[in-house]
Amino acid sequence: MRYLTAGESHGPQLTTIIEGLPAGMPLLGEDINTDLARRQKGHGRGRRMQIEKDTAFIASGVRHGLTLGSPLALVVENNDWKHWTKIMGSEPISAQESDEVKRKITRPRPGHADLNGGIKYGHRDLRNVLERSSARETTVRVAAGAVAKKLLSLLGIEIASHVIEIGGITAVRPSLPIEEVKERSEASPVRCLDEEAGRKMMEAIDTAKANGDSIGGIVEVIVEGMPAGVGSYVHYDRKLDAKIAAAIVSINAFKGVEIGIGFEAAHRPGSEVHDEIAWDQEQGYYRKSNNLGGFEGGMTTGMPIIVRGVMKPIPTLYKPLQSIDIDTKEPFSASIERSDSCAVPAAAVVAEAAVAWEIAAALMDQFSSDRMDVLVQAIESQREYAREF
Ligand SMILES: Cc1cc2nc3c(=O)[nH]c(=O)nc-3n(C[C@H](O)[C@H](O)[C@H](O)COP(=O)(O)O)c2cc1C
Ligand SMILES: C=C(O[C@@H]1CC(C(=O)O)=C[C@@H](OP(=O)(O)O)[C@H]1O)C(=O)O
Repeated sequence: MRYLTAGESHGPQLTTIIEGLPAGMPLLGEDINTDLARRQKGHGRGRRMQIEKDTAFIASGVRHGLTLGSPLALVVENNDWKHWTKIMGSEPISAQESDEVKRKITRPRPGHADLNGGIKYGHRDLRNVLERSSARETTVRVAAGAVAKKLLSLLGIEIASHVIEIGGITAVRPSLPIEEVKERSEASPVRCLDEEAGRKMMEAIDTAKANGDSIGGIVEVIVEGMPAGVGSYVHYDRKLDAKIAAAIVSINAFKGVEIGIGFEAAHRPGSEVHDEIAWDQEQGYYRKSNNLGGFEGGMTTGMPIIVRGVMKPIPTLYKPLQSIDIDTKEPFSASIERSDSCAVPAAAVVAEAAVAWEIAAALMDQFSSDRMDVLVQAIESQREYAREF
């Protein structure tokens, strides 16, 4: 199973094409739109989110609520496009029309793809870089992730996300059933399960914004119900934990990833890291703890998958950073019109989508099927087999 995305931040639309879904999977627009709306929320988002009302149009691959097995195309229109038709149009623009009409950019923003992207593709109008490097693209990543989540839920696999840190304020993570993690994170404007910490996070976002600054944080994704033995140890590029790590770091502004206790493993002796193996009739094999976050040897253990990702502070600041104009080579202070001051709560939804996609793709790799009913059977058999092994 694979997907591609296309679209510029201020272009007419964002598109994703998903290939390899089984036929006969129930899928409705609302399965996708719920997650698109979740991604738009969160304390600290900027004015663009008031313009957009992201909804997916299912352009192909579904008929009467069921997937066909053919490519699934999803389209999300940019409401902002109507203000950008001239600037972002695909028709050539006349030589008479000024760079101002094109809103040409020659001033790369620190922390963005602008300068490196200009050098790589030879764009001297850096708008050609930023339109695609923008995290607006995460809209359709979330749409693809929502489709993956639907597939997983039909296989008895649930996924949730929440925020565990913003701007140095850390939440106490209560041990909760996954349904409650979903409900409580949804009820919080910063997707935090710890109400007290959530309030402080909001204050920290407001303070950063008032100072013209931005803050980052840490999100956590939890997956329950995965059968054991998915992924592989035989090759670097078949290890499922490695694929998940790459998917997390591929999200705009994500700089690190942890699986299970992650970097904490460096401080503990082996006896306090490795999870002892046990077996009983009802559960089959299980681990007495889950420090390794559901993975050993690039494969699932059947325990919950725990993945964390760290997001750097948003790079566009109202307090301007210094940079160099690529035409004049003169220094300047970057000024901005609008930006998020913190997008960590929104990014939790993106991280959830990224993990859901990798897990669904790994299942489709290993239990490849053109039919949803056959896939359901295959996963059930794997669970039974792993229990009795
Ligand atoms: C959901 C989300 C929203 C974002 N919003 C903004 C924003 O409003 N302003 C900004 O400068 N960066 C924003 N970013 C981060 C930039 O897109 C990102 O830092 C930039 O593309 C450079 O990529 P890199 O940080 O991965 O190197 C956002 C990221 C995410 C995940
Ligand atoms: C549009 C989204 O996020 C955008 C991501 C982004 C960036 O530089 O990454 C910059 C801002 O865009 P604009 O310059 O249009 O205000 C954010 O609003 C979105 O999340 O849907």
